[in-house]
Amino acid sequence: MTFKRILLKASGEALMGSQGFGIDVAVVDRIAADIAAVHAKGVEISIVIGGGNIFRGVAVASRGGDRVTGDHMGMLGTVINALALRTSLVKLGVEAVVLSAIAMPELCESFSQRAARAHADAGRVVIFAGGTGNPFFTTDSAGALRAAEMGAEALFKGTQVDGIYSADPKLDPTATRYDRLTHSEVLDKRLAVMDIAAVALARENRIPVVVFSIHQPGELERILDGRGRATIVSD
Ligand SMILES: Nc1ncnc2c1ncn2[C@@H]1O[C@H](COP(=O)(O)OP(=O)(O)OP(=O)(O)O)[C@@H](O)[C@H]1O
Ligand SMILES: O=c1ccn([C@@H]2O[C@H](COP(=O)(O)O)[C@@H](O)[C@H]2O)c(=O)[nH]1
Repeated sequence: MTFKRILLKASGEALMGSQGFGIDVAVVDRIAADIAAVHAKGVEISIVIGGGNIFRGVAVASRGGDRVTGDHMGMLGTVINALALRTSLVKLGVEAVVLSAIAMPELCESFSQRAARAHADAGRVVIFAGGTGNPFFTTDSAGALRAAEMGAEALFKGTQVDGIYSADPKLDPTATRYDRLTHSEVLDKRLAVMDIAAVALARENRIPVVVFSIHQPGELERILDGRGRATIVSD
């Protein structure tokens, strides 16, 4: 797979390591090292960071709370993760910038497509925070959206599992893994590794989606070299 420009949707949940909540700095450092290795090879990589390690709006809604406020809390969580990831990248000597869909100028720059492209063209790793900036979405949708805006050749979803299965492998031990699928098959079979809006947006923009385990050190680079383990979704 010879991609020169990719968007990585990095799992927020992965950042908590074995702690059960929040940020394990050693895990963030390791993921940053994987990103740095790919960046060092000349691949343009930008990142949408999730927030599942901190807060998900549905958790509020399921307890009768206000979904919109819950989603705002979730998006704020992604900003915390983005700042942690930037810190780890900078420690490795990688120039990185956080652009947030929700303005908080004291902490980071605000998102605009033009600013994002300018940073990427200058060789910086761009980290997108705040999801899409809208409630009722997820960072998967933000991943597909930013991939389209950046002109990414592929959307890499680094998640808890090593690909897409016939059912959630965490719940169904008999689930079987796919090597390849089309976007339409993911939607028709209701394979819930990624939300429907994200897959539909990727399909509409003909962006392949590569689902892999973010827990495997070096996996991103191996996949780009054609040696890694992943499910590839393309038409
Ligand atoms: N058919 C399927 N194939 C693979 N995984 C599936 C499938 N259905 C459900 N899943 C589950 O989807 C999860 C990924 O969902 P999700 O995007 O919410 O988590 P994440 O990647 O950790 O992101 P974040 O923490 O940023 O929200 C996997 O960990 C897996 O358990
Ligand atoms: O565009 C978006 C993106 C995210 N949210 C909220 O943030 C949390 C965390 O994101 P994950 O994708 O689950 O990691 C999400 O559950 C939503 O509550 C949002 O509202 N809009």
